[in-house]
Amino acid sequence: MTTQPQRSKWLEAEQKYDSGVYNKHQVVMVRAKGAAVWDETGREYIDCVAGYGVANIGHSHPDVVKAIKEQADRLIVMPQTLPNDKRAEFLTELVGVLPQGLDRVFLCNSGTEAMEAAKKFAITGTGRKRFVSMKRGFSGRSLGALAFTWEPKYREPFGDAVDNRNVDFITYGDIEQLRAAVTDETAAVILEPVQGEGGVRPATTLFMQEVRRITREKGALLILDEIQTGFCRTGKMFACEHSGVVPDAMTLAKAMAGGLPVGALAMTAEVADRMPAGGHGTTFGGNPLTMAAGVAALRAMKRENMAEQAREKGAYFMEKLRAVGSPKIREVRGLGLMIGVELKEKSAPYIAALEHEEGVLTLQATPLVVRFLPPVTISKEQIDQVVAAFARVLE
Ligand SMILES: CC(=O)N[C@@H](CCCNCc1c(COP(=O)(O)O)cnc(C)c1O)C(=O)O
Repeated sequence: MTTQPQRSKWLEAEQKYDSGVYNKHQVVMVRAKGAAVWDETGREYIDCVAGYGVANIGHSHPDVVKAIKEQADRLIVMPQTLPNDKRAEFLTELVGVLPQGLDRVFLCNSGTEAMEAAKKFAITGTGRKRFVSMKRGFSGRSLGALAFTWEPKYREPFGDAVDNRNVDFITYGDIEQLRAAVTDETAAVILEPVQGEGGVRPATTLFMQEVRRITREKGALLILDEIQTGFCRTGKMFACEHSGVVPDAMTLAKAMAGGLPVGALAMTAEVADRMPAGGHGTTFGGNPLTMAAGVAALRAMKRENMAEQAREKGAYFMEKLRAVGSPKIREVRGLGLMIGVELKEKSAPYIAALEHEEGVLTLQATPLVVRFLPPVTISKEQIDQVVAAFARVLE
């Protein structure tokens, strides 16, 4: 007689007390290193979720762990009205890797906060209030960021509390719609260089360059949302480098501080200087602990050449996925190690099978797409294991 596995007391507590918004998987993850994660039973998984594209440099990167330990012993709490050495070091490192001209930064604690800051700095930066956003775009869950987010299921429960009357949505990639939508009332165009939640859809270089040209022509800002594409994910430090486009502002978060909660709006001095003093703020933004982790993370990305790793491994990963040759696969697409496999049927059962039968963690990006966002430090052997597992569940 098989004994029912004893229900985890951790799982029971989390399900009992959590808000209920999440579809909780029936596992309890307790440890991770690099691209490997272990649950409380000791089962190992290869992690192609990586916290939704946060653990780009690998779980518990030793440099980040060391930096957190040392900083925790020195100084954890210091608001941004009081300058701090680690924050200064992080800002210097970050501006050093950002596209030329993006040398002013509002530090915060998440992607949605970075988008909220982007909205406010764009309004004061231009004196305008209208925005152009993209169909299938995702900008975050707060009411302000939700106004830029296309998918109705995220917005409908909140009705007109999500005020997107000043937002025009256009088809991602459609230059004619873009030209018609951007006017002299447009404060900014918001777009992801690769749509993540929207199905892993890279923009064409032509579209990126046209957005840049048209926004400049109309006096509107170009704000690139690199919250998911940033920090080596797509084979460059930032995805905009693939097209050579330099925005007026860029929202950042996820992988920026090696796994600690972080967000930032990077922008030109022209945009920054038009925000009235005291016009925005955050208690935890720029805290020394996160900043220390961020310094270590950015240095590790450069020293271990992680952008090139993502480019090379991403090409390898997509080539192997295309070689699977399953009739259930419609398309393998992506950029670097931001990969989506669009199936001809719902992806959820295959994502579940990968987790339960194969010990591989993946995530959805719209109902038909299996998304792979592994740590950039994933090994070729682990990629081979993931592809073999994927081929088996598709049989
Ligand atoms: C399980 C869970 O909560 N998932 C998150 C996953 C969000 C992943 N994307 C975040 C994101 C955001 C929002 O970033 P944050 O607030 O979640 O840090 C903004 N812009 C882009 C392009 C992004 O990809 C969610 O469903 O809101």
